[in-house]
Amino acid sequence: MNSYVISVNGAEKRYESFQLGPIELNVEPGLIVALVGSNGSGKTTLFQMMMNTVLPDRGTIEVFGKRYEDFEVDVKRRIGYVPESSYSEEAGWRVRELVAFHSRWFPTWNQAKWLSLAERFEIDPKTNVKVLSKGMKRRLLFSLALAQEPDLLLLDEPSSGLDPYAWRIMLEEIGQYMAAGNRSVIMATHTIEEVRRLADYVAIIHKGQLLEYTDKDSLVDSWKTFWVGQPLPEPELLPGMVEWEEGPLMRITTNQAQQAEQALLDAGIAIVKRQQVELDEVLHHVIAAQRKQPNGKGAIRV
Ligand SMILES: Nc1ncnc2c1ncn2[C@@H]1O[C@H](COP(=O)(O)OP(=O)(O)OP(=O)(O)O)[C@@H](O)[C@H]1O
Repeated sequence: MNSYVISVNGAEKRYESFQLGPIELNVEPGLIVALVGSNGSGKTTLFQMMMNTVLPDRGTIEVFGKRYEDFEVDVKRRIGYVPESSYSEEAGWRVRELVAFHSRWFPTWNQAKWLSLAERFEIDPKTNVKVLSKGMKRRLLFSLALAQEPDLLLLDEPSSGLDPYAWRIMLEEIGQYMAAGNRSVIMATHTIEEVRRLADYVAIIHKGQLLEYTDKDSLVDSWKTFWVGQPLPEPELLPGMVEWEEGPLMRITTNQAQQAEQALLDAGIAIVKRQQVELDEVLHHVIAAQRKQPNGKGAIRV
C-alpha cells in the first residue's frame, strides 16, 4: 500500500471526441492541489474517475492507497466531493431533509459544523432545495462536503457562481479545514486568485494530458522576464527561453531563470531589469508551449 492520498497510474478514458490520459499523478497528503486547465481539458472527467463514477478504460486509481474494487464504501466515506453540477433536487426535499439523508452515509458527520456553516453561508434549513439559486446550491454542496470532516476534499470548481462574500468564506473554511492537519484538497479552478492564495501544488491539464504537476512556488520562481541592453545573437539558445522581443531593451522570458541568468552573465551581457512572471502568465505559457509542440514533453522552447 502506498502513502499517497491519490495515485493515478496510467488512467485513460476515451469518449467519442476526447481522450483523457494516460495520466500519472501521485499526490502526497497534506497539500492543496489546484487543478487548472481550459474548458473541456478533462478536469471533471478526472474527478469522476477519482470518485469512481466514471471508470477508466485503462490504468488504475488508488485513493488512500486503496482500490475502489475492494474498499469503495470505506474510501468514499473519507472524501468530501463537490461535483461540478448539483445532483438532482431530491423530490422536493427541504435542505434539512437533504442534510439528514446525506449525513447518514458518513460516520464522521459533524452536525454542529454543518449548522455553523449553514449560518455562515446563510442557508435556511427550511428552504426547498429546488428553489435554491445556483450560488446557494454551491454553498450547500460545499457545506455538506466540509461537515463530513473528510480526509480529502475533491472540489470541482467550488466557487463557480459564488458571490465575493461567500467566496471569501469558502477560502477561510478551506484554510481552517487544512489547519486540522493531515488533510488534503484537490480543487479544479479557473480563478487564478484561488491558486495564488490556496495552492501548494499546481496540476496543469490540457486536452486531456497532464502537462505539469509542480509545487507552486518553484513553478513561479523558475520563471522570469529579463531585460538586456544589447541584442543576443541567438536568443533561442538561452536556457528555457519561451518568448523574446527586440527593442531598445531586449525582453526575454524564460522558464529556467537561474540557468538563463548564469548564461547571460557568462556571455558578459548585462541584465538591466528582472521581473517575476505572474502566475496567470506562467499557466498561459505552459499551455501555449504545448499548443506549439503538441507531442512535446519536457523543455519548453519556441
Ligand atoms: N459522458 C460523456 N460522453 C462524451 N463526452 C464526454 C462525456 N463527459 C465528458 N465528455 C467530454 O470530455 C471532455 C472533457 O470534459 P470535462 O468536463 O472533463 O472538462 P473540464 O476540464 O471539466 O471542462 P470545464 O472547465 O468546462 O468544466 C469534453 O470534450 C466533454 O465533452
